[in-house]
Amino acid sequence: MSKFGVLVMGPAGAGKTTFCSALIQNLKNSRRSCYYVNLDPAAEDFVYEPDIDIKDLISLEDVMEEMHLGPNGGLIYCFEFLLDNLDWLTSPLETVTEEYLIIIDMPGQIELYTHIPILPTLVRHLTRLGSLNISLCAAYLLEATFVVDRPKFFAGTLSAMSAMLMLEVPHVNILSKMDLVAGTVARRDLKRFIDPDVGLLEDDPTRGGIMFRSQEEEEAEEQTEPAAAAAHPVGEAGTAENVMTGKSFHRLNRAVARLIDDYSMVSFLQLNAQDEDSVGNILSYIDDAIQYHEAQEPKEPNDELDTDIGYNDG
Ligand SMILES: Nc1nc2c(ncn2[C@@H]2O[C@H](COP(=O)(O)OP(=O)(O)OP(=O)(O)O)[C@@H](O)[C@H]2O)c(=O)[nH]1
Repeated sequence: MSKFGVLVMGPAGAGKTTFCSALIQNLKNSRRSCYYVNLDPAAEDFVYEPDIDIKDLISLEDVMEEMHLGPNGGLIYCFEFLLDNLDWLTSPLETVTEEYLIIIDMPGQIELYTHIPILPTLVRHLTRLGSLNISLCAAYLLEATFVVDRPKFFAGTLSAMSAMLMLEVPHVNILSKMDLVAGTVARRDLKRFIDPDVGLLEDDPTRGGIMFRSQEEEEAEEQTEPAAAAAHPVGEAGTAENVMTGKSFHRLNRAVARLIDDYSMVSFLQLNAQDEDSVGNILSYIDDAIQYHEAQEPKEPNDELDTDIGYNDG
């Protein structure tokens, strides 16, 4: 029997929990069932109570107090503890049937999605390594207000790419809170953020920050680079090769943007969590990615109502 799920990820405050609630509401409206898993040990306010909540396994507050850790270190500890006690998560999921969409709400600490192998290990257990074999899709949310700040947008795009490469499961990137930018960004401009290209960097209307420099500024920087090299001769700590100057950043930013552009690696769906059509549209992409509909057998009308786990259409 197949199982289906979506892992909702993204930076702090991107709207993950709100999206999970909107998704649950949408599923209920279309008489579909879902099973809600909260893996954010700091999350408190839920519109829909989770069926499984990591806070029942371990408390971030207790960890921080007893292990003398900060919030990020505490979160990593909580996830290591979860991996050591994986049965706590996988046993209840064993009972979830194929009509359900398992929605997993993740924390916002960016470390989880970039360089720490905890999340790939967890995902492998939910998909290939464990007995659950969930057909899983990752939904990575980035706040759409980033589009007014291009350097932030590309940094966010890189974090989405990093998660995509680490997890190796179908991936849907989402620009959340679209309602907040609708009035401030021209539609044509917005379209370029949905499907970003390298020219986006060069057309920055503000031409601010370290990314965009005038000819004179670039020439001035070329003059100062040898000075930086002389100040840090090769062989010393912090040598010239290790010092990133403004020009190096500029080249790096361009190269990253070109990489994203050349390989068409990242494009975004638009989400307004208050708009049912917008949520429904994203759900249809998730369904396609996990091949949900293909797996649903034609059923007798009352078959799907005879279970009391999770949120069902009753
Ligand atoms: N205007 C608008 N606000 C939103 C939307 N989605 C979420 N928000 C708001 O953004 C804030 C953060 O939303 P959450 O859903 O808690 O974000 P999160 O990613 O789960 O946050 P963390 O768990 O702290 O990482 C809340 O104040 C939400 O009400 C949206 O589509 N539009």
